[in-house]
Amino acid sequence: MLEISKLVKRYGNDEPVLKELDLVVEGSSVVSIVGASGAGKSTMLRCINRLVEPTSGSIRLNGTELVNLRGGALRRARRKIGMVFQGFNLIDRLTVMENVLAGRLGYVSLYQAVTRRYPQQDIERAFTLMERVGIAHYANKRADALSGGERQRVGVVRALMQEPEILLADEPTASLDPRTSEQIMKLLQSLAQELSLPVLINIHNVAQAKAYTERIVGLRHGKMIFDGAPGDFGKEALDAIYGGIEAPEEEITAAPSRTSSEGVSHGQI
Ligand SMILES: Nc1ncnc2c1ncn2[C@@H]1O[C@H](COP(=O)(O)OP(=O)(O)OP(=O)(O)O)[C@@H](O)[C@H]1O
Repeated sequence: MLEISKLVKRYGNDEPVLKELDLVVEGSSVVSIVGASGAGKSTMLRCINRLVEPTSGSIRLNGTELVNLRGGALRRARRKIGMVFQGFNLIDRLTVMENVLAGRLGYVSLYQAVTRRYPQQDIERAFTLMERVGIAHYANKRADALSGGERQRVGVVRALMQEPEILLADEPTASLDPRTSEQIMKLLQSLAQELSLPVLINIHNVAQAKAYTERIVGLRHGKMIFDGAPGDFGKEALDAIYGGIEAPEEEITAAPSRTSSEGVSHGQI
């Protein structure tokens, strides 16, 4: 369970970007965070994995207070927080398998990492996960030989290799075409169920947030002004979150089907 309480983030002496934010995410819910540019979505995700230092407040993951952790304790806590990025953050000259195994860096010794002697069970888990998302046949290809959607699948598998207790995705589909975006959203949705993993997704595309996540949290100027089911996210919520700021993308390429395949293999993990 993720419990954020009275979270404040202020960059320098500026007005706080997050203003006493409260959020609880339980079980394997897939939650989308929507809000206009600058609302504080990325800052919130980055406070959770401490890429950004919270100014005050509390962030507890399964009972562990993350704020103020240092050194080894912070490294151990970070292992439990998987992150998926808009730009994938892969190392292009390395193979898909090497990128995926980078998800184990928090667990193996420096010697094992440098000599790439990962435990057999890590390699087996990597193959299982790669098969699950349909990229196992690319294991020995360089990461830069893959398409955007395939690269994001590598990013997802790398995050899952951490055996995370929560998955954070910062605009995971913003660099992808609409169809591929939907496949990645469906993938995140089904992985959350299969792995009983809470997933928080920052997303600009409100239609996709409504189609592929079960809860929408709306931020405006660092405050939560909507928290509810997609069915309750209507024009009023849209206006409150974006009113006078920007028009979010409303279109998706096809009617979403929660049962349809993602176009990849579906072996269980
Ligand atoms: N490192 C930083 N130093 C100073 N200000 C920052 C920093 N990072 C973000 N900000 C400011 O904090 C505010 C919130 O930014 P943040 O990136 O969290 O918003 P966002 O909702 O994710 O926006 P976007 O959708 O455009 O990514 C913005 O005004 C931004 O300029």
